[in-house]
Amino acid sequence: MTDSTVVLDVQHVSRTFGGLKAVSDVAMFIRQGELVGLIGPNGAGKTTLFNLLTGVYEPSEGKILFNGESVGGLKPYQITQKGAARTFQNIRLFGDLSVLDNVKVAYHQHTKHSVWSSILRLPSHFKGEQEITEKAIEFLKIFKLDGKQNELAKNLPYGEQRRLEIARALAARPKLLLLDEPAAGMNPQETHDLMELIQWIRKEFDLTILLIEHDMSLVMGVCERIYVLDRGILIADGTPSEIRSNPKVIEAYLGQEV
Ligand SMILES: Nc1ncnc2c1ncn2[C@@H]1O[C@H](COP(=O)(O)OP(=O)(O)OP(=O)(O)O)[C@@H](O)[C@H]1O
Repeated sequence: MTDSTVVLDVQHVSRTFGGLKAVSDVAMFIRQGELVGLIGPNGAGKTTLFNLLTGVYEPSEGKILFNGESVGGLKPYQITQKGAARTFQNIRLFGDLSVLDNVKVAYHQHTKHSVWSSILRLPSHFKGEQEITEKAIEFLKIFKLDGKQNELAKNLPYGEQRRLEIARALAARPKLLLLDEPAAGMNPQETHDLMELIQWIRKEFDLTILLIEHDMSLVMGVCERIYVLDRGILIADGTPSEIRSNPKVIEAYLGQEV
């Protein structure tokens, strides 16, 4: 892929666990600003692919390029520093920290805040700290969580914890945002609102988004392009209407509504 607008370029990536090929020879790309869906039945390899893209696992074979640079073998924090942030299927907040501190922790990673100024408690430390707090509150406002900034993250209702996870990922100022089932456990109204919010933050923050989601109507409604995995193999890619009428996809989801 020589197209300079390609942010993520996955080249024939495989990952094996023992005898099982969880991801097999997957090739895909995402262009700057796209909102792309990744779907597939249970156990298809979606989360494994996310884990490969974010450095949790190393590919057994193949290459992953982020903005033209190979990120294979980098640790998750190094990939975050290169501009890719993610949320998890199983929410991973700091439950015993406040809502505000959860966002501040992520924001800290991206400020040039001198360690010495913090240790010596220089005025620049307090100024920096105040700026981070203000920025974090801005993110909380976007996700309608600013009224809950002092609550412990673990005490938030489930839907709000999911929103906080996205706020935190966004505070790391990513270029590429990977969302693993962001609407899981949400009711239909919360899901609808979340999807509108995802479309809005994409524009507002100039993001490129890859979204894993089980709710088909939701994926079909918001994504411009969709990749379909089944048993580790990429069986289709295309626009929502192409995917809806693709015989391989219908077969993979037999008995379910696509
Ligand atoms: N660390 C691991 N060790 C062994 N097998 C694994 C590991 N991680 C994933 N697998 C296996 O790889 C396959 C793909 O799993 P994965 O979780 O990526 O699928 P998925 O599409 O995200 O599924 P779901 O929609 O149920 O979350 C499954 O058979 C799973 O059991």
